[in-house]
Amino acid sequence: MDSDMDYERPNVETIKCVVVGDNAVGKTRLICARACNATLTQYQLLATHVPTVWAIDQYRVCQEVLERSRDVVDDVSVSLRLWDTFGDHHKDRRFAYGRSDVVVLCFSIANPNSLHHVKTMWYPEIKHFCPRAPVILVGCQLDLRYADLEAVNRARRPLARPIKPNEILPPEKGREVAKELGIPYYETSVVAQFGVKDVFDNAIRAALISRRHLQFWKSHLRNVQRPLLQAPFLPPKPPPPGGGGGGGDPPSNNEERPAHLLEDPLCADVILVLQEKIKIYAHKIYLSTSSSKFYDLFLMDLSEEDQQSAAAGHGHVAAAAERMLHQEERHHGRDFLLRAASFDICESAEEAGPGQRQPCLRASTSDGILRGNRYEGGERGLRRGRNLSSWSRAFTSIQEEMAEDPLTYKSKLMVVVKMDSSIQPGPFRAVLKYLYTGELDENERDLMHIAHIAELLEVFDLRMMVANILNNEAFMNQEITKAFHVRRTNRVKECLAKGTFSGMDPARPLGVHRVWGQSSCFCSVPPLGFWSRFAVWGFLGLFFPPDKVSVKPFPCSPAGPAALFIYRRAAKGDFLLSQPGFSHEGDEFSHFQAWMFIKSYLKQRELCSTSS
Ligand SMILES: Nc1nc2c(ncn2[C@@H]2O[C@H](COP(=O)(O)OP(=O)(O)OP(=O)(O)O)[C@@H](O)[C@H]2O)c(=O)[nH]1
Repeated sequence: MDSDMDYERPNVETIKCVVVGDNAVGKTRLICARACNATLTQYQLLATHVPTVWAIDQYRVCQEVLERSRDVVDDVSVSLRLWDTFGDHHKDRRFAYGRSDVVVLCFSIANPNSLHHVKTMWYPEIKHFCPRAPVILVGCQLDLRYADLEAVNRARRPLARPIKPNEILPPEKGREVAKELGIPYYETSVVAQFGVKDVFDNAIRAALISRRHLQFWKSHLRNVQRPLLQAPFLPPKPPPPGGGGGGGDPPSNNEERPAHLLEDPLCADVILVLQEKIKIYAHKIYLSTSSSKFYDLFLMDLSEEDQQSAAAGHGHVAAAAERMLHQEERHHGRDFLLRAASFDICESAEEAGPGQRQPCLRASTSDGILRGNRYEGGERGLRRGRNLSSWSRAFTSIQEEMAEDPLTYKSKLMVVVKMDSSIQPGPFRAVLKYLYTGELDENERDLMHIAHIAELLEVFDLRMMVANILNNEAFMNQEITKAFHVRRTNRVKECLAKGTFSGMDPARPLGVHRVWGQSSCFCSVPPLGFWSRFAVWGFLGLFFPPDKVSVKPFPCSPAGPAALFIYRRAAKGDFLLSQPGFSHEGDEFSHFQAWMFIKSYLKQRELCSTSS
């Protein structure tokens, strides 16, 4: 592994950054956020604090950590090496301070003592061991300034020291100390994912400036700026008055509620099959942003199974194949017709009222979901699939299949996931509702079964919610729901940024774009020549101010006819999804709407960042 290669690369500046501060101020979490892109889980947030030190050898043993250490700041390629330390005042930190380029000195904005120790203990210690290293002051756990402290204290372990409102420090306190010491000041929150980049980019700047003084011949450092001022944190809006529950997350418009998407599966792209006959339509984006198991499942390479079975030869893979064959037989066997007929009965009888039976609970032509698979051969054998019994106890198989959309009745490519036979439909729906909304109804009947499914799917927060209800502590679930939304918001943003799950059909890639003005017009066209694009632009200019019109060619070659898409009602910052060859009717438009739901969800969470 190229662990220390960075030290030898001529134009890469390797920077040793030591992070110090009192116990439990958030040093390790801050480091993990930068080095491993880690966010705080509900458990870590509520668990009793155990002093930990992030091991420096991560740069040697973990390629991803090493890669994340590399960055470019003010045109300088750097490799940032973070050193965690113990917060215990009596520990010897000489080893960590040695040859450090910059020191990040942390305190917690919810602990005035930790700020006091910055002046009385930490700054003198730093100046003693590394007098030349620049220092950056960081106020951690910034989110606690805006949190409902009563709820936070209630949710923490009984022995944890409660956070008192009068202990929360305003930003001026930190700034005052920083000014007194003559060092820059930043605030961060790992929970709200704020300020982490600010701190380390500016720590790098401080280190590079100091290096420039000593190594004046290094001309590539000439553009390095002094540490910059931090943009203010925009706190989330308080819940609307009279809104009732403290969660404050469901979008106001009923149609935009994620739970609504489960009942009325607009643009579903997944079919979950229970007990071989019950089908539930769902959405990859919702499942995978709230459950890592589903995330891994949907990102799984479905074409891998061939190689695997070849490699494994016998054993469970063969058994799995045999099992698949049995399923096949059953699909083709005498009970096939019976089962096909039973979809309607089973679903509608179970849940839907007489009025709502129609769209989502209908049997679709994807009854052939396993008939058309590659185990059977033939021309539809191109569809990819995988047996999952050895991968997870929750799933039996996954497969791509042409199936009928439950709302538009059009045939389209869907992912069909067969769930383990121990999973019961009623509790499974409650689990799905949690995955869509982060909520669990206290009065849910079969809590034990819900807990069982949560365990199979490794949704441990839901498991905790069940335990809270059983212990008559359901009030604690509000906090879990809040953390669920923060976590999911981050995941949705990540998916939007990376384009994960943005396309349903790999043969027809989709594009996600951003709109920059009210009533502006955004238009995507297949790769046309310059004059054609100019004509389109001129045409649109008749209806919209010309400076608001943008015509962009698609990066992919279109499968369908030339098409242009005009979104009139998009607002600033909207993410739009467009695809070559679609009209405003049909399922792709629905897909577009689903992304609009997601976007409005982000907006509603007030965490929708301005960057796309
Ligand atoms: N609310 C909130 N809690 C945080 C944040 N960062 C860390 N914490 C919590 O603060 C506690 C301490 O975090 P650590 O990162 O382990 O603290 P540390 O400074 O490394 O502590 P020592 O290992 O004892 O030196 C943990 O319970 C974290 O969950 C944050 O940004 N917001």
